[in-house]
Amino acid sequence: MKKLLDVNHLSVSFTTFGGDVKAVRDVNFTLNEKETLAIVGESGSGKSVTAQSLMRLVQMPPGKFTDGTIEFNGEDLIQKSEKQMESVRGQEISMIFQDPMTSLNPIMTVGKQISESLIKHQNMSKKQAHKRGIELLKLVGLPNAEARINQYPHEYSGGMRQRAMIAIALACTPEVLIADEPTTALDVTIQAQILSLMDDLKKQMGTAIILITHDLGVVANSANRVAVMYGGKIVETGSVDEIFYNARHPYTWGLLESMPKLEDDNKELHAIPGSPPDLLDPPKGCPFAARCPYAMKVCKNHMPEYTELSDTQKTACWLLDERAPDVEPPESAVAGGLKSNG
Ligand SMILES: Nc1ncnc2c1ncn2[C@@H]1O[C@H](COP(=O)(O)OP(=O)(O)OP(=O)(O)O)[C@@H](O)[C@H]1O
Repeated sequence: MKKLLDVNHLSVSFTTFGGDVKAVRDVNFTLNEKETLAIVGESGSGKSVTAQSLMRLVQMPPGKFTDGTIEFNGEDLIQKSEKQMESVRGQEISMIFQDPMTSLNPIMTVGKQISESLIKHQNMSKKQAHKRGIELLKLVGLPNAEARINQYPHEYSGGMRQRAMIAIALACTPEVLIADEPTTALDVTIQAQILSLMDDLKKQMGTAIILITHDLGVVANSANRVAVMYGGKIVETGSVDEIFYNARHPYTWGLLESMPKLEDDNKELHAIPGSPPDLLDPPKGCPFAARCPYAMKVCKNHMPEYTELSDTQKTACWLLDERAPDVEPPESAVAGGLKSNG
């Protein structure tokens, strides 16, 4: 399998009056061609900053890369000039956001927004770009594409705007599509449609996808691999099956436990008690230690190394050290998510 992205030791901070916010701390992951990698974690865990770093969209300053490399097809994106990045963005790596209204231009027709990148990057004539625009809108399942192409974003429903944004993002058939909470603002039925659309497009166009979400429920049916982020770090990574059936990090257990289950419709959702670490002064040890029911003394003072549990699963937790006591995951954390998806 071809490795498209290879992220090593990525660290990103923001300079603020209170000091440096260490938003992304020594993050490592790879993305292979034609796969969907989900990056999952609570709000503030560093998912969006990681995603924006891949496109070099983090505003600098106040942001800065403090360490690491982002190799895309063997070249480090961090070293590229802004001009070089312009040809990567949209053409090779594209991004869609949670709220299409903030990234679609409200005073330009959807058609013009699709055509722009085709004319700029693919040297198409206006006429060719218009024709391709209609094809793309049809591809993303927009009804009446011939008429819709001449409309403005506000004339679309939320789900239609999300489809239009996907069409724009895919116009130049990028190798990687980064989707940052692409369905959070949509109702559940439309969410499912958009996720299945992304999956179809991945199969048809061969685009690899990075799906950023706080919702493990979205992951079960849409991703091949999962990276679980907490406090600016990836604490566990594995295949979807490994994460749902054999998670070994207590934070992943907490996420699995907090997923709604079919059988407990009326029960209150389990929430992980406590709050995420202060990234101005992140803990020396495991970022989850303060909230972890199994935390030992070592957890607070030393960050655990990754333990390789399989070719695909890696977990950073002191419980995997041979000197640690045996701890079984809570019952509701095992395959909890898959049950809820029927
Ligand atoms: N411009 C900025 N200045 C200071 N801190 C920032 C800035 N942008 C992000 N951060 C901080 O970086 C950390 C990670 O934020 P990020 O948006 O990546 O989290 P997230 O996991 O994507 O959460 P969400 O789902 O809420 O976006 C947070 O603590 C956030 O406050």
